[in-house]
Amino acid sequence: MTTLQQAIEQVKIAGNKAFVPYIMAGDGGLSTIKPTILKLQKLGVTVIEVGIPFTDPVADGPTIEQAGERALAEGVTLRKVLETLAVFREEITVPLVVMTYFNPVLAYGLVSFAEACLAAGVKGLIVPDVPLEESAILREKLNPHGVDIVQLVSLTSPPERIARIATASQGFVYAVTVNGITGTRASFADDLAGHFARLRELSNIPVLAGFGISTPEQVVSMGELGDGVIVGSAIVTALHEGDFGKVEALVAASKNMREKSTL
Ligand SMILES: O=P(O)(O)OC[C@@H](O)[C@@H](O)c1c[nH]c2ccccc12
Repeated sequence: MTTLQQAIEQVKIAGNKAFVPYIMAGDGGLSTIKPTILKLQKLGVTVIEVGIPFTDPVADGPTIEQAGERALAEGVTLRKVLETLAVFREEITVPLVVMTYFNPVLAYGLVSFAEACLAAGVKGLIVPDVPLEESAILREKLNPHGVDIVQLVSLTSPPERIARIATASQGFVYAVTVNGITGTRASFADDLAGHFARLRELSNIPVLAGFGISTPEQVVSMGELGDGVIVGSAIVTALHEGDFGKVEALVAASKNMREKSTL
């Protein structure tokens, strides 16, 4: 079992749900990366998704896109983020998953990127614009350096494709809960429970729900569908506005949520 999967399984054993905050690395400057990660880690989050700013973030809604623009204006790059993480990696106890588009990885060079991930102690990678069919190259280069390649499953994927993604994903399966881009949503489709039940049956690794989750109530209701949640835009906004209380409330909602089926 990989470090990433283990971290989520431990939360499950304790009867809780995984909570994975997404941060835009360097929103506020490179120097914010360390204190932000250490603060989130202290709150007891399960994994941290570290987003890399990119000029053409096709999967991102306005909140994350604007955070990316702020970070780019600070001169933040994939290389600088990994170098920053490497400096304090001894203090990092929570597994980090880097989320980037493929272009910065290509520009870095796959081999150098894989080595930099290892040096930074990165445990997983999400590259939303690399489809399953093209993802073998990532696993081949990153797996030997201890980095899982996490795959996203969309609501519209046909069953046969869902099965292939669920089998190929490493660490956890990222189950996207809405159609479209990242960003907060007021409501979700009614048939999510069936989708998640099928997904969990097909997968041997944890299934986490992400996209559109922004309130403690949604952390609870979406958490119940699988093994936990990923929250991006709401965290990015709270951190940008200096409202750490909001972050605490979201994390708190993921704790002490016993599986209904085991009650
Ligand atoms: O912002 P939201 O709706 O809470 O969604 C999570 C998301 O931000 C984060 O996981 C993410 C940010 N950019 C992405 C691109 C693709 C997949 C996932 C992501």
